[in-house]
Amino acid sequence: MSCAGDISMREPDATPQAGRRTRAPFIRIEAVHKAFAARQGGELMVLDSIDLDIAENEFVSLIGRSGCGKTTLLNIIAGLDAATSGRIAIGERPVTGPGQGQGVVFQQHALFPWLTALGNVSFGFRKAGLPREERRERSLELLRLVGLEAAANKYPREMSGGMQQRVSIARALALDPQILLMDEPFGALDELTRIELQQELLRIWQARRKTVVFVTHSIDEALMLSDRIVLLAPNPGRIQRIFEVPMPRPRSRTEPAFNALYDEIWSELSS
Ligand SMILES: Nc1ncnc2c1ncn2[C@@H]1O[C@H](COP(=O)(O)OP(=O)(O)OP(=O)(O)O)[C@@H](O)[C@H]1O
Repeated sequence: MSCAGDISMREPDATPQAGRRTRAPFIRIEAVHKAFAARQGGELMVLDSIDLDIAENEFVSLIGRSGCGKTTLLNIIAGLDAATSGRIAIGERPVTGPGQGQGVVFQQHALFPWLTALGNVSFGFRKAGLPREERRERSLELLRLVGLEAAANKYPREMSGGMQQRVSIARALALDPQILLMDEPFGALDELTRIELQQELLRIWQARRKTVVFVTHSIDEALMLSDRIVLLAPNPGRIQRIFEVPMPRPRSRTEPAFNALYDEIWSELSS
């Protein structure tokens, strides 16, 4: 099992607290609006003028009150939903659907119950047409990466929530996506498992150099993981403020800088 000590320091970015960055953008979100048809007629404006650049290998968290549009924005980046107007590009390519280098992990593990851990991870490889033996080898390697090699033949019902979420992460990594989009992936887990999986994720992020967009309700989790924290305000969802997290990793919850930033985000969130 990994430990937080595996995580080396990364240079903090001294960029202003804005959606634009000095590093070359990898995910570019420009003037994104999203409206849904409201049940009582008319439209419900959910996202309003979202502008955000995310750099390659950056770890960005989205936080904000329930209903402020975090999942909607993540789904649009994933290509699972379309913006009403505006543009999203990954590299130079506009996002027109899933499968452009985005791997998605949801809160509910959404594993196939009739497949083992190995079967769930190798599913993506099967779709990509890899030969059987190579599928098996690569899937086992990913299960090893998430510390679950010994559970390769277990079915989801035989695994704890934390184990299932590890399989979900391994499955999302199967096609080696450049971007990992995670929607409250640890929200349903107990505190200890959650902390353990945060450390796992940081290790994987470090080892595999992914760009991560991570939705969470937890300021603590966002502070432990992220390079930047994007706070969305509701009705309609818009960027209220972006916080740089300059502390080197591994971070400690007892650091004064951690607690000062926690208080600042909390006060902004509750204002
Ligand atoms: N398919 C849909 N049709 C209509 N309204 C929707 C649809 N999906 C989301 N909404 C509405 O859009 C708003 C934003 O929802 P979204 O799930 O993105 O928020 P969120 O910030 O992720 O919330 P939570 O923190 O509770 O998960 C909510 O008011 C929600 O009811």
